[in-house]
Amino acid sequence: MGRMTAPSSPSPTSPTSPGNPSSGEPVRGGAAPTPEAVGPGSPSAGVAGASATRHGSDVVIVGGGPGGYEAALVARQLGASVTLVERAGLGGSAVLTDVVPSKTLIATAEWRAFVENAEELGIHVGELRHAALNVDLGEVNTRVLALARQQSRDIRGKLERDGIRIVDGVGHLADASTVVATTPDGEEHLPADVILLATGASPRVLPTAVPDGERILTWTQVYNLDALPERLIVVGSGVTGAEFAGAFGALGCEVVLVSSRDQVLPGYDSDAAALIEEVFRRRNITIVARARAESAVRQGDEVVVTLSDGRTVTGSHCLLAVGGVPNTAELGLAEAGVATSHSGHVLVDRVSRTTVRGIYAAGDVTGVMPLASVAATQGRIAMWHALGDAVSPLDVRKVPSTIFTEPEIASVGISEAEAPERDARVVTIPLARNPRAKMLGITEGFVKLICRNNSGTVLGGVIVSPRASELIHSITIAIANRRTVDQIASAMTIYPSLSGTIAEAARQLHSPVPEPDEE
Ligand SMILES: Cc1cc2nc3c(=O)[nH]c(=O)nc-3n(C[C@H](O)[C@H](O)[C@H](O)COP(=O)(O)OP(=O)(O)OC[C@H]3O[C@@H](n4cnc5c(N)ncnc54)[C@H](O)[C@@H]3O)c2cc1C
Ligand SMILES: NC(=O)c1ccc[n+]([C@@H]2O[C@H](COP(=O)([O-])OP(=O)(O)OC[C@H]3O[C@@H](n4cnc5c(N)ncnc54)[C@H](O)[C@@H]3O)[C@@H](O)[C@H]2O)c1
Repeated sequence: MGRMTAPSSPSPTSPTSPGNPSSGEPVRGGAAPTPEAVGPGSPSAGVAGASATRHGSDVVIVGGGPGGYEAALVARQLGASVTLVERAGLGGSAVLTDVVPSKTLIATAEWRAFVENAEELGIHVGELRHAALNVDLGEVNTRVLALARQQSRDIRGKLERDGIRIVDGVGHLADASTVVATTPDGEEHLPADVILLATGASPRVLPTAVPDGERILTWTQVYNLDALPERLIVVGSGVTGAEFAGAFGALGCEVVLVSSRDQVLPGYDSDAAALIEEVFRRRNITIVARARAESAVRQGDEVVVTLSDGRTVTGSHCLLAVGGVPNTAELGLAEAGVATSHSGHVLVDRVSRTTVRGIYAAGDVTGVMPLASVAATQGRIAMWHALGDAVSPLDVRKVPSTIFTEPEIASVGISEAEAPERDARVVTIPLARNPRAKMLGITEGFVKLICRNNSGTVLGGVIVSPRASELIHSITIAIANRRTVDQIASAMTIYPSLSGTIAEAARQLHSPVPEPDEE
């Protein structure tokens, strides 16, 4: 490569935030037990109970991402008068810059990979193959952004039809019961019985690698590109870095992934990460391991990334995927008395209460588990609790997540590394044995299932496979409902199907009834 690396190894992060299983049964908001805190820390003692009012309550929500807009819909359903303040667009970063655009780009990259792999199945596209596989990134990005904007408009339409008032402006807390919205027309004071903060997070920027939007980019800026980068340097090998490295590699780019750890995807299943590294290497993605980027600077049409040991990596573009920071600046948290953690996240408990009575928070601003699904759940829980409906506290052990690499990595529940301390056993079955996988030309991937030793209760699972995001649902249902491996095994699967391997894993985890003299 001639343009390279340096070691460093920060501590791994867990893909699942701390938190304990919920007590299970729903509780009434106004009479909620004191739920244990989740996320970066717990609120100080004395968190408020809810005002168990519904009709006539004034709810003001700051931020229109999944945390905010899903909460708005619930609050309206419960009869509250709802105002939502959003500074950019409905759907939030999830719809406009993060989830929707990245997953649409990845879906496009998948199509290219299908065509490329068709040869292995006996479909010869010959000369056409190379001509057909030219990616017009400008066209791809136009479609990606149009799709995101359409989804944002759809959400706005739904909220308006439901009678939610949308204020296009920047919100901040004036005090514990007033939000001020700054709009092009001036300031509007919005008194509230209940406030929800759902302001999300933004890409972290290194002062020595300032994005210029042209060649040094955050993940929100890649959709401005109108041609594929010749050589893309991706800094950071967390989920965002791995997804973009995989997608641009599959689109035909030369990619260099600068990874600060021994293995990509720190904190995730190590077998899955090893498999993805292998796939990346095959696809022209160079991984520079144990390397921390110190700076990224433009030199004409090139970007030079300097690593902490002094080596340099040169490319045509650099994508910074070094994590996010919560959007709390100028939100008036201190004025209202809302406590934050050292990382700046708003402290919440498992029903989304902050340290101030009547003020709730949901989504990435809380740092609990930065997923759109979790943001939406926290937002709904906040409104159910605040407006006196039945509510179950958030249980992060039941949250499934997927890394949209190719193949996808989906996981839920405890990890294999946690199995010994949880008195659990684990089985891993390669997908290559599965008849449907053979038909589909799938040669790698696996199903890993984890259950408690004595009872066989399902505690966790990892699936590495195309569409693992769909397959994980059966394991999530088992965990959410405390089902056993025998119960999974007893439900028939289609022959042939990839889900057959989940049933096989469950059968392998069956504990035979001990012989009488063994008891
Ligand atoms: C590249 C990438 C890919 C991802 N892919 C996935 C995925 O596949 N699946 C998944 O579940 N999660 C994914 N995530 C995580 C997901 O994007 C977040 O967890 C989710 O967006 C959090 O939702 P939210 O409502 O908390 O915040 P956001 O979606 O960030 O929305 C917050 C909104 O608040 C607005 N706002 C901020 N401050 C103010 C203010 N003062 N006044 C008014 N409005 C304000 C912002 O403009 C924004 O619209 C991904 C993240 C990234 C970075
Ligand atoms: N498919 C999905 O659901 C999806 C996709 C993307 C993001 N997300 C969510 O967003 C969260 C954040 O993910 P992320 O990947 O954006 O951030 P992250 O914080 O998880 O990862 C950033 C990585 O960059 C590394 N890093 C930091 N500074 C560096 C430097 N100078 N040089 C080299 N490496 C450096 C860190 O060590 C870390 O491994 C995830 O936990 C996930 O919940 C979800």
